[in-house]
Amino acid sequence: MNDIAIKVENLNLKYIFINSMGVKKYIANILKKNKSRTKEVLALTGVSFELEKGKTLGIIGSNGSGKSTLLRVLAQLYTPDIGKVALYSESVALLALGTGFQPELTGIENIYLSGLLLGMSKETIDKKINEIVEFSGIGDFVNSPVKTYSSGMKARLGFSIATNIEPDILLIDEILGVGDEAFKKKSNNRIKELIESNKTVVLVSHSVAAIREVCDCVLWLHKGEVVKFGDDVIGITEEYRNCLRNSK
Ligand SMILES: Nc1ncnc2c1ncn2[C@@H]1O[C@H](COP(=O)(O)OP(=O)(O)OP(=O)(O)O)[C@@H](O)[C@H]1O
Repeated sequence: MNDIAIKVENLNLKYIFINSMGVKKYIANILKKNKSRTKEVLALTGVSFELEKGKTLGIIGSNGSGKSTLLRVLAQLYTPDIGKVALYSESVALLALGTGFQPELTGIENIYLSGLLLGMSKETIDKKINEIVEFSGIGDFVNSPVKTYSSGMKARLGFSIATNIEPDILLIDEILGVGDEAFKKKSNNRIKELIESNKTVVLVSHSVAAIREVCDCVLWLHKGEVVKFGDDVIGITEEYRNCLRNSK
């Protein structure tokens, strides 16, 4: 039996984008015969790790270190330039603010769409729909287009969908603090339930306390590279904290 849920080998990903610059700079560049307006950012370099089924991995790192990019590669939204990701599971869902909704569709329609995209049958979603709506606490808004929701409402519905449809692998991008105090408590409890169940969870967070509370292992990224990976959650997060303090 394969106990590995995620195997990542030598991931490399770079963003290439048009560098917006003022007319003066553009003309100066042309005069210098540098006509290129494209810019490259190496977001991930040589990232490798394995995660066992049922474990919770915390991803830490300072701003721009590649955490969200890595989650998007795991969610198969982005294709790496080099390297491989193998997911040994039936379904994977990414829970991140501002992703995954079709704004013109209602909350209900988005719930069905998300469930179907995760390979669930309509009958299974029918059984779960009441729980999803109730947990989200958005009430009658569920029948209105998502574009009319506040960002908090979108976050609550997204959280409720991703955690109730129970994908085998749940990827969570820095959303532990969404909603009001009551929803925060409810959502943190739900995450803990998932973590204690057999789900494989990958969690990006700037909160060392949250990582320590729920994670079995930790991956520390810096400028797209792995600094440390392992199950010494306290040790690695302490080193990370010291590094942040020293860089201030
Ligand atoms: N769509 C994009 N186009 C160009 N560059 C990008 C894009 N998204 C991210 N980047 C760059 O890639 C690098 C990694 O970004 P990423 O968002 O993965 O980091 P992060 O660790 O999640 O950051 P944060 O903690 O601030 O959310 C950064 O240098 C960022 O500026």
